Amino acid sequence: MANILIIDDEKAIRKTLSEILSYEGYKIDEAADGAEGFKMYKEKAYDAVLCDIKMPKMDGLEFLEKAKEVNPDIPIVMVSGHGNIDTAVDAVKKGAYDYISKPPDLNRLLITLRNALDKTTLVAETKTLRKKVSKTQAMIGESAPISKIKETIAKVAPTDARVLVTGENGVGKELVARWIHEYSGRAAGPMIEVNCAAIPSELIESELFGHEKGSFTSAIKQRIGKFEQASGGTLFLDEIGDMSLSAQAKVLRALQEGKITRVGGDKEISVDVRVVAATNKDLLKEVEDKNFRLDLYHRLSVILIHVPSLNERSEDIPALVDHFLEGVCSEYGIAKKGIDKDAVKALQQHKWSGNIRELRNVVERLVILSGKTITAEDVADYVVPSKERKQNA
Ligand SMILES: Nc1ncnc2c1ncn2[C@@H]1O[C@H](COP(=O)(O)OP(=O)(O)OP(=O)(O)O)[C@@H](O)[C@H]1O
Repeated sequence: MANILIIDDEKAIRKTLSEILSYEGYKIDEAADGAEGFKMYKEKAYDAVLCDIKMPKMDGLEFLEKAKEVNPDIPIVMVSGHGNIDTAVDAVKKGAYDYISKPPDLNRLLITLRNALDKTTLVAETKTLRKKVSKTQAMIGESAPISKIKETIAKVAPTDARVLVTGENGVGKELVARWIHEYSGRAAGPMIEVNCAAIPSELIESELFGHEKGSFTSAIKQRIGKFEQASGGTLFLDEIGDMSLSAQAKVLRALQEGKITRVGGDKEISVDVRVVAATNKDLLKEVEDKNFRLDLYHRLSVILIHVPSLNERSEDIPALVDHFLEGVCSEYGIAKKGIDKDAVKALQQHKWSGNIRELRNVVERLVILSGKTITAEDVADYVVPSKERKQNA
């Protein structure tokens, strides 16, 4: 059932609203002024807020402004007294969902709230759908290793088991992580990705766990970290082998206890997160070299999925070429080009770096430079790296 926050300095109004809404099955929290309400708003994911306008400490308009900064998607319904209908209208202009007058009319209150909650659901659904459409891609390949990976995903995804995905750059580790998320019971929740190699080590803790305002010089605003953002979903820790030892210690604690503390904060916050990690490093070697904690390795690697490089599954190349041909031609708005068998064979025999992006780039190059049908000659002309061609010449 939906969580509603009621902010009003008049205890009697709070009590009335709370009783009506609890009777309707909503879960209610109460705050006695804007400041207290804002504190609660930051700490819990509410589905809607009912907020009085005139209050001590922080009034309704100030609350609205601050709340919209933290999360603009949560509908806020203003509750206005006789004297401040104009302010209520003003609040709607500033992003409030709607307003109701005091004393609240029961029907109007329930209808407004129901509409507001429908909006929340709609926003959330659109977000996940948009993500699904743009992010879940096909995993092409019927080779033994890819078939085995798909089988493992089918078995593992519905559990909450942690998965460590290994393999060279660009072999499809992130794609495996996305599939795990999409086939899990968490698919309606978020999948949050952190590239541990791309974040400077002094910022990684704040990135993962968030920070309180003023906890360090550049922390001008409170920030929710990736662990909290991923709550109810999946946290994908890419390039985990590049994480600093001090961040590793904190991640370990988060995994052991299911709780995190924001940088500069002292409160423990529960998080419900499934972690999938990936690395192109040999983590056990990193453990030997004292760059990676063995206990964290064990926590992360309940299930191991190794994605082999393209050269070890060249039988998948024809299907991948066909897949990329279709994608590239449709991006260019042209009819799908053909490709000769010999051309496919030549691509299959090519020594690839392992990074699938290289194959896609080559297909794109061939689409641009070849005629209606891509031939083995085109492959010979356009695929051999320029360095080799110079040596051959
Ligand atoms: N089996 C596959 N079928 C279709 N596309 C694939 C397949 N594997 C990978 N790709 C595509 O290749 C690209 C690289 O894959 P991905 O980003 O998953 O690799 P990665 O191993 O996570 O890379 P990095 O090491 O750079 O993080 C992506 O565009 C992905 O969609």
